Amino acid sequence: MSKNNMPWYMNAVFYEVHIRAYCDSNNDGIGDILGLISKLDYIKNLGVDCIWILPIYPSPLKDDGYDIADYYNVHPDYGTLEDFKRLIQEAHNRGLRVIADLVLNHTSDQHHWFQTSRSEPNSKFRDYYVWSDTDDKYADARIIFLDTEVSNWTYDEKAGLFFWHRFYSSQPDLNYDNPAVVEEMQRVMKFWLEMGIDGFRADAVPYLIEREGTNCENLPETHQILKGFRTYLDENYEDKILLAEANQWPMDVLAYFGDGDEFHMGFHFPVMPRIYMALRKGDASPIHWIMSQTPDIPDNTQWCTFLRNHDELTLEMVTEEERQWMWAEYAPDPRMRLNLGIRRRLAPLLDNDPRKIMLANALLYSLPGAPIVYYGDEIGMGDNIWLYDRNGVRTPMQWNDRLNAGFSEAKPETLYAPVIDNEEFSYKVINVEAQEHDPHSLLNKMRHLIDVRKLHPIFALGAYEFLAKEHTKCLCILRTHSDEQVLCLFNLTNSVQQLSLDLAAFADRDIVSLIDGNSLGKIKLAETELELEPYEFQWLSLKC
Ligand SMILES: OC[C@H]1O[C@H](O[C@H]2O[C@H](CO)[C@@H](O)[C@H](O)[C@H]2O)[C@H](O)[C@@H](O)[C@@H]1O
Ligand SMILES: [Ca+2]
Repeated sequence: MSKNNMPWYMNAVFYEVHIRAYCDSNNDGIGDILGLISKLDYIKNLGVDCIWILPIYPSPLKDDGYDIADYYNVHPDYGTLEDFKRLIQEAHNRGLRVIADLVLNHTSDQHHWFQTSRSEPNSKFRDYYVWSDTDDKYADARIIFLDTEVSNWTYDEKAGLFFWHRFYSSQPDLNYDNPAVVEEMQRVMKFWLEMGIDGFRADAVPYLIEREGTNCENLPETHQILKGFRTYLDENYEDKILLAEANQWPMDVLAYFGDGDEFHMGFHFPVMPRIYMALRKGDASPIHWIMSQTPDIPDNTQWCTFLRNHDELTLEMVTEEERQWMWAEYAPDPRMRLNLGIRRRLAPLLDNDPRKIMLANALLYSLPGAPIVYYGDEIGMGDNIWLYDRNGVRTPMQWNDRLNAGFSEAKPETLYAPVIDNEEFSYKVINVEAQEHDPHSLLNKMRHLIDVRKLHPIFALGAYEFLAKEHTKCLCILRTHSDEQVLCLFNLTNSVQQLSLDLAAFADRDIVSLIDGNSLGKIKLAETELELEPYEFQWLSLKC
């Protein structure tokens, strides 16, 4: 519990870090755990509460670590288990928490469970995976990695059978109808929890169970298994969280919260593309609509919101028409498209315009939920669409304008990925060191925004209501928590907008900006007139 009796994750800000990309301590060209430890003070100064680290386990890295070959160790690129323990201690010493990915749905085909499963039909591992004589079962399940996979079944010569996989064919799905698999995963959870981590971001949870005649997503049996993991957590640990990665509509994510007995948190996927839509169209309607589709969730559970992450900007939760529009607007070069999404970072998507970047962040922070900042987006890093798969949004963190952006002292050609060095987004221009010294930098603005948001738990806990919905060029959100109100205003257009709001219910109160502390005067019984500059946002406290 936090100081005010609220579970810590309710008002947390998360920071997503890819250790490979963050800082290289031994100059082999690959970021590592000790490198991350050396940057914990930077992360602490950002004002976030919890670091989410991408998979660090031994892996052939066909899916950047989401293909796990051993759940009980650290990939040698990243360091050792001892390093990992130290990371947790050092983070905790600074008041930072750490959650890690729990990849439940599948393993790597290099995992010894799969190797034994395919070659020893009588071993207990045969039934750890989903095998079939034919490739025509579960035909209603969609293919997720559309650009590379042609089927969810792949024939395995050794086994003489087809195996089931929702992602790459190098990632066979585990068979959750087998209780032994559930026990294995509980052991995995225990191992990392005992190491001191504060919870898990549970990867790809909708796909655990397959049933004929369904799309094999969100099945009741899947929820039963997930509830079992939660029970295990609750019975053995305190203050640890489970965060669901279910790329689904909010009504379907609701089930992942259960009655407050499944996940503590769940990503809100579909609000994300609609923030980009609203900004490009200069129209708040997409946000109004998706929030009207967002149900209340149980007490002590929380949405987790984001603008970008390590994957493509997913367009799974939009209509076909909206997807085509998003691609046309935000991915004009076909190379920017991947599967059903867009492989670009926040700053390039938003024209490297600090007004739009800050507005998008402030808008995200004004909606219910606990936000995640994706590493590098706090300084407006660019991307490299020419790299394989999603690697273009996972390039080295830009610390300074010196060799390899300060990420590593290895020879540049030996880095796991080249640093961004194109004109507008070059590390020589966009880097932490330069922005540290500039009070008006994106980094310092982001720090301030995070500070203000955290100082006012109303953003995390308050009810929300949209005002002036007919004025679609602006988004107006009134947050309320007990007798406190904050008005969040966003001009989604490139022209000055006048807003006229009926705030008579708060007559005589002072309007004070939470961003700069300036007073805008007292609220009157008549309509309150406000003016917003192009892409300006305001967080206004209505003080009693
Ligand atoms: O472990 C396999 C994948 O799992 C996550 O995938 C999610 O991202 C996909 C887009 O790349 C998305 O379409 C899908 O609905 C999600 O489950 C993880 O974030 C990926 O990095 C990983 O490849
Ligand atoms: Ca290294």
